[in-house]
Amino acid sequence: MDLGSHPTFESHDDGTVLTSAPQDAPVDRATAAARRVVDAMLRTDRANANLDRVAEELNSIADHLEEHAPAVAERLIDMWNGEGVTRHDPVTGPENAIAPPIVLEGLSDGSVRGEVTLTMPYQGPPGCVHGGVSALILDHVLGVANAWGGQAGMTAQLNVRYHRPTPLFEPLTVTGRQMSVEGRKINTVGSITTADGEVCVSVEGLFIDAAVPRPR
Ligand SMILES: CCCCCCCCCCCC(=O)SCCNC(=O)CCNC(=O)[C@H](O)C(C)(C)COP(=O)(O)OP(=O)(O)OC[C@H]1O[C@@H](n2cnc3c(N)ncnc32)[C@H](O)[C@@H]1OP(=O)(O)O
Repeated sequence: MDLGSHPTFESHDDGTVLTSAPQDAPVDRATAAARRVVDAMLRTDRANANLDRVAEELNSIADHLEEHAPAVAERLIDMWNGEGVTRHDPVTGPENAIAPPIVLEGLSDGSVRGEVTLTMPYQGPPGCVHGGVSALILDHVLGVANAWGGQAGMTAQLNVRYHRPTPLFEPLTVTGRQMSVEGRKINTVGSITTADGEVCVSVEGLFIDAAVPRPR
């Protein structure tokens, strides 16, 4: 996969931020507000008498955004214009309200690392992170670890082991590391651990180096 100018652990310093650094841009502020809305919607009293008005106001906001939306094909081109980091992905993207978003840094030992505290929108079992969310996060983190390692690819297999429930509302550490590259096959591992170092989820991924055409 063409990595463009994506930083690698051989070319960049320990602690290089590999995701889009938080910016004081209107789109970042609007997306952060949308994230708050998703979270607050899950927390608000189901009997909140103002929910009809909330629906009306949110639909009005959505109408406004859609009125100002270019064609999807144009947006896709725009999204893939930048080099190195993405701002729209569902794990680290500051422009994506679905993303927590996680900031990842590359370490000199070749691994990548980030911290995140997940809240209600990411719940699976009571008080715990949804297993699919953990897999989503780790798939992406392994993808970034591959780029930091110097050879990236598409996920062909992701084997996920859930060791213990992953708690919501507590700081979690997410890591990824490229272990080996054999031709087009890339083997990468990662984990989600609690602050006291207990492994909640570990993964082994097989990635295949494949050319994926960008929109333009
Ligand atoms: C820019 C900054 C970014 C910054 C970072 C961005 C992070 C983004 C991370 C997101 C990662 C994703 O979610 S990616 C999206 C999810 N993944 C996908 O959608 C992938 C869908 N699958 C595919 O497109 C394809 O199957 C590929 C590309 C994976 C492989 O197809 P291919 O290219 O035709 O390769 P193929 O010839 O079949 O296989 C090559 C070799 O790999 C083996 N192989 C292939 N698949 C498998 C498999 N599942 N399990 C075992 N082995 C396999 C084959 O046996 C063969 O071995 P041999 O005969 O050579 O020995």
